[in-house]
Amino acid sequence: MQELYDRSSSTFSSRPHFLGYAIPLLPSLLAIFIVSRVIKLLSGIRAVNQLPGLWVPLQPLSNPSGLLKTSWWNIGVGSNWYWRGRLYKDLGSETIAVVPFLIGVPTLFTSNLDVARQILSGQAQGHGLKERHFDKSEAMGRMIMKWGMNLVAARTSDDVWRKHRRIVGSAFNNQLYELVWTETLNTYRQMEAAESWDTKDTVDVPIVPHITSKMALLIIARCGFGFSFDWTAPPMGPDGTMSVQESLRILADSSIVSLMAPDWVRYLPLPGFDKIRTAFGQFSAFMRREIEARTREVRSAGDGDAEGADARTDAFTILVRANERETGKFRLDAQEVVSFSFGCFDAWGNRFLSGRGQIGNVFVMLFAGYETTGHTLSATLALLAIHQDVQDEILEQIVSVVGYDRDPTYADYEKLDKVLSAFYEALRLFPTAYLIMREATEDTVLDLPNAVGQEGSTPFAVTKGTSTSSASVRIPMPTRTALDSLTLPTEYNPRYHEDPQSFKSSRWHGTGEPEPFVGFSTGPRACIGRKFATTEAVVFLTMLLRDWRIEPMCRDGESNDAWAERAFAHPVFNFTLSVRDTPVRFVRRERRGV
Ligand code: HEM
Repeated sequence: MQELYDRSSSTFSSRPHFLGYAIPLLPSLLAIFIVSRVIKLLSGIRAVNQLPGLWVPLQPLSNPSGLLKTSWWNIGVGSNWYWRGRLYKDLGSETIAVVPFLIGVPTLFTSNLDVARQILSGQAQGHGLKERHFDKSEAMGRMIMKWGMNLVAARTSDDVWRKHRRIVGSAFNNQLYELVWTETLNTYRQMEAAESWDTKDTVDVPIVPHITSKMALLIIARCGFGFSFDWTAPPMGPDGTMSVQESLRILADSSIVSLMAPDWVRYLPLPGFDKIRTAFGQFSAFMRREIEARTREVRSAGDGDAEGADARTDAFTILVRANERETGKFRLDAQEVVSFSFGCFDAWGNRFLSGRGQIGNVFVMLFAGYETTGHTLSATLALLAIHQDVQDEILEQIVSVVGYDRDPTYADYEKLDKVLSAFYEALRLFPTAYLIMREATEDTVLDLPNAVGQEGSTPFAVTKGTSTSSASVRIPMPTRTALDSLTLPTEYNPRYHEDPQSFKSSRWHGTGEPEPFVGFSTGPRACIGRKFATTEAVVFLTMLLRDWRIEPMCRDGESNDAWAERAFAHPVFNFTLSVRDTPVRFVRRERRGV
């Protein structure tokens, strides 16, 4: 023992510990670190040409900033919401730069529609530039492509995206929207019967997404993929196994784990993760059977022209047919077709990639069409609950267009613009797809229009190499500058929307597809499912509002204002933005003039 002690102590005394070297170096290391961060900050400020903005430790929306709450030191994902009334006003600019000094690259936020359009079109305006200068961020794309190539992640400059968009675009046509109309109507009727609404005069809905998200999921499943899912399907089959429908719901609701987290995370012994694993297994097996059946169906139709009475009109089948007809360079190969739609198969139904395969597109389609539509419908119902006057106005239109004796038809869509306006206004206030991100792929310029009332002047100095014109400032954009979060600030900009914090659905009456609206984005990457979503919304809201008045379901002693605060003040920021689980009450309406 003594010997051991002596040995170790002699070793210790003859060789100083690592810390013995490091401690005296700490002040120097700290100084180097601080200098390097100051240099990073200064070069970031120079890179964005000293645009007004904020200096922050972490790049907004990146990891870890995006995972932490918005606060005085972390801009996070919620800043454009929480500071919506003052961020751009206080900084005196509609386009601002957020320059990080610890992690990340300088990022621009803009609330100006012209600037947003330049970015989303991919090109700076008015400079004769042919090349694409802004594109999807590679980092974001890598994250979404973890499970395979898909329409949302592909870069606009890639041929892959052009091919997918052309073929997929052909599936989004009137035939599909009519199907969406009919299926939403049928699903609404099923819901009414299943929840026994026909026997009640008031219906309490403590968690609105329980109906809106379920509706959105069923419509995507039926019209996007042609599955005959049912409102009443129990989560478990008679043999105790998870139903396919339930597995799809679980996968759609866990898209953060499925999309963002590394693979091993799903295997952690955390509550709920076993369900996600089971859902993967169940859904994959179902998809295998489904794809084989669909392959046989389309191929047995010869040239893919199955257009008889029984022909399917769901998006997937239409896309398969369109691709069969396509000749030349835009034709997708079998793997690409399947990858877009289901992603589970490495060849046209021939071989199945278990669990880990290219299943990203399932989630991308679901997440692009399911959460967005479900959340916007929830926001619409919640906002209507505290705006009885708007409900009355909409009801008047519904009764005059459809009346009480028949169901609305797809031909009524254009005439029900007040119904659609409520959905648009909810989407403006709560733009569920709030994370629109682009990156400058090479050094370029961006035209920044001067502030309102300051036409013809140049509000701030621009550095060497930057020229100005009477209407705008041209700002050089270095490669890899990030451009984020274009929907929220634009939708709240008083330049485009009078009294932007208020719910005024009348601002959209009779506007068709309104211009100053980026909720579905604009430019080549604008939402392909826009009409799909608005068709579903119009028929669902028409059916609901014709029979029911929506009211806030307040707690004992709670005022409507307090309810509204609870519902709207702190939305949930995940991949998509949503209002809280707002409880509402439906009260049966007296039929007018009946
Ligand atoms: C209220 C509902 C919806 C909203 C607010 C919405 C919003 C958006 C936005 C803002 C984008 C552009 C994203 C970007 O450029 O980064 C987008 C793209 C997309 N959306 Fe939607 N969407 C909705 C419903 C749907 C539906 C129902 C579907 C499909 C059935 C769908 C499928 C897609 C796809 C595939 C893309 C990618 C298009 C491309 O990059 O070429 N969306 N959506």
